[in-house]
Amino acid sequence: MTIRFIAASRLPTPWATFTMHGFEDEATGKDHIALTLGEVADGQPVLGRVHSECLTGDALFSMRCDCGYQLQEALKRVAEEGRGVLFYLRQEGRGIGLLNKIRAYHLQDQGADTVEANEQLGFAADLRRYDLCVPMLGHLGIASLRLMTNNPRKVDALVNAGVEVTERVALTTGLNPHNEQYLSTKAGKLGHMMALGDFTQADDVDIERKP
Ligand SMILES: Nc1nc2c(ncn2[C@@H]2O[C@H](COP(=O)(O)OP(=O)(O)OP(=O)(O)O)[C@@H](O)[C@H]2O)c(=O)[nH]1
Ligand SMILES: [Zn+2]
Repeated sequence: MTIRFIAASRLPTPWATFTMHGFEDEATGKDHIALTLGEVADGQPVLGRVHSECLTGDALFSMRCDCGYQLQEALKRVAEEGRGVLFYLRQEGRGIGLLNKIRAYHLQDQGADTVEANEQLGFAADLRRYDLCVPMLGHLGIASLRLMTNNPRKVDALVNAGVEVTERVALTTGLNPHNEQYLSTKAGKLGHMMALGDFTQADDVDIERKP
């Protein structure tokens, strides 16, 4: 695995003006991004989110999952703290890609749950890798993370890759009638550390874009 830093720029958002760092994964040809805010290379644990691409949730306002809500909440929390990092990893559909995710959604429309749909298509439930964060963390000088996630496998994978995770911070937001079943399956079958009662409702999440 070779991750190469390409360029950095400002990225103004409704919550803060982040620095956007672009990386190329030479093995896969994928581009990955890290957004940072404040001084992250001072050796103190950094509030962070390792977010996997979900075009439908992150860009198209899908209510089938919680991705878009989590993305917005994570950026907001980093902004509130004035310091943090968000990795945006291009591993769409838990690693099966966008078109296979649409195939999986089609099976879910017919009654399969999110894990069964992957399996019916011949994929494992989750194909993602997190070791690519290691060179990006190194480039950014980040020593350790306070990680915003409900996913215990993500924490384990990062720790096994050599990343110090000093704390897990829950990120339960965006519950709505379209993703209730999906979130229950994540808790039941994928082991996510959350209960539906922990969630804030999607209605409470506003996307505001103010100059
Ligand atoms: N294959 C598949 N991928 C999905 C589905 N719904 C969301 N995804 C993808 O799942 C990834 C997000 O995974 P999640 O399990 O929601 O969250 P996580 O990032 O592992 O865990 P958190 O840190 O708690 O959010 C993104 O890559 C989405 O594109 C689905 O039904 N099938
Ligand atoms: Zn999603």
